[in-house]
Amino acid sequence: MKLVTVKVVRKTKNGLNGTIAVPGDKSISHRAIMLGGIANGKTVVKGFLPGDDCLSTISCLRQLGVNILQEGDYLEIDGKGIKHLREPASVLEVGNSGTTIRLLSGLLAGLPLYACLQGDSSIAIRPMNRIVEPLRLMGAKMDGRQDGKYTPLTINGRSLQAINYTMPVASAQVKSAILLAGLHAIGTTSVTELHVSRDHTERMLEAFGVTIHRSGKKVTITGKQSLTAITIDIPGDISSAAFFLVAGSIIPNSHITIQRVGINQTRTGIIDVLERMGASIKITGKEEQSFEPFADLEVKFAPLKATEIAGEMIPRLIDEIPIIALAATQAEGTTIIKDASELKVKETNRINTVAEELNRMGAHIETTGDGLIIHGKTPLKGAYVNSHGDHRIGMMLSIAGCLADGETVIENSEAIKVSYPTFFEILSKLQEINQTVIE
Ligand SMILES: O=C(O)C1=C[C@@H](OP(=O)(O)O)[C@@H](O)[C@H](O)C1
Ligand SMILES: C=C(OP(=O)(O)O)C(=O)O
Repeated sequence: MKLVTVKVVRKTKNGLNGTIAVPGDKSISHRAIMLGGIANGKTVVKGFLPGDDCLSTISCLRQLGVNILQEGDYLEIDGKGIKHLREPASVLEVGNSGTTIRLLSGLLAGLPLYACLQGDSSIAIRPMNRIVEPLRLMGAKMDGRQDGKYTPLTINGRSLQAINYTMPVASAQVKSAILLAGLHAIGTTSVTELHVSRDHTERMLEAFGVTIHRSGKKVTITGKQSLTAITIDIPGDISSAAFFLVAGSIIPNSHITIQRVGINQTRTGIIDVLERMGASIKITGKEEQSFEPFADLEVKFAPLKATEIAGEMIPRLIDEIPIIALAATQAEGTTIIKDASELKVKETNRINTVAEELNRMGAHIETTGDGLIIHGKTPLKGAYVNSHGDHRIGMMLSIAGCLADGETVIENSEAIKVSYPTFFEILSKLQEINQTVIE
């Protein structure tokens, strides 16, 4: 019998107020485990995200023979070099995490071992051919259902050859899988992107001592390089902060400060778009640590106006589109989001789930082949809604519930643990006016 978790959220009359810190960046946390696992020496990680997705990555690396100590957001990874990864004795389970399965496949394809990778029912319908095709071009022996399109994936690792690859989709996961395969291939691999996507892999590889070259949308890496352990301090995840940036902007009387949020240029589309819509966001205390920039973000309620989001902007805010859609329901005018068909292959088809669930609450959203048309401004009313097992949809609906009249019941709320296990704790503390709630 499947247990269904339900969360009830009520309208927040006095706004959301306080100072918070969001958990560590999910993308950086995954990469820290993988690169630490193949480096030589002990990698220490602070500010790790102990969400379900990153815990899946830890458990896969442990199955590959890496000793990892995890205490909350602190990690010690005992790396012995890539040659010491051992063949896993059973299937590598990635849970709900696309990043884990795609990056790990790139890492393993060139090693002399056999591995089988699979995840949950959402992973089973997400496309894997986007990594299988380029990895096969490098000589990888990989397979999966429908000629490698879907999981379970099998890898019969062997020596790889470098390639020059132009990516048909804007995806940091595909770019990273190829770079990680290129790291131990023979020759020099280059990847050219459609639009610039998050560059955490490139930054972190350099910090571990790997030489890579970056020029515009092209990244080049020469194979057979080794990594030396480092200490990494991970900033807060801007994709998690996004829920409170929007909440603070659309819920009257709100004033929230979010400390130490990662503001890597490839991730800050949410700030640019909200500012364009009229949001009041102050960025202070900019610093850089462990090869990633971060800052404090202060947001206050402000009237918003509609905007258009398309093209190069999309990869800079791909995971924030559900919460941006909620912001757009509260903006004057019609917001158009296009060139975002990647949303169809996330944890859910986010074009459909955003429209279906917000329309249930009184929004007026149309779906298109590659995005959304959101007619604002519409009052929202409490409703019985569903995350569909998608953490970002669950959090977006919870913020919608704080704004909506009456009571909102969110079914399948447990999905939120994937990227933000303390989300409801922080949300309820922000509802107690003028509290300082740094966690
Ligand atoms: O590389 C990463 O860490 C991620 C890349 C993005 O996916 P795509 O590469 O599929 O766009 C993003 O949606 C995901 O949450 C994390
Ligand atoms: C798409 C996401 O993650 P992943 O692809 O790693 O499952 C996400 O976190 O929104």
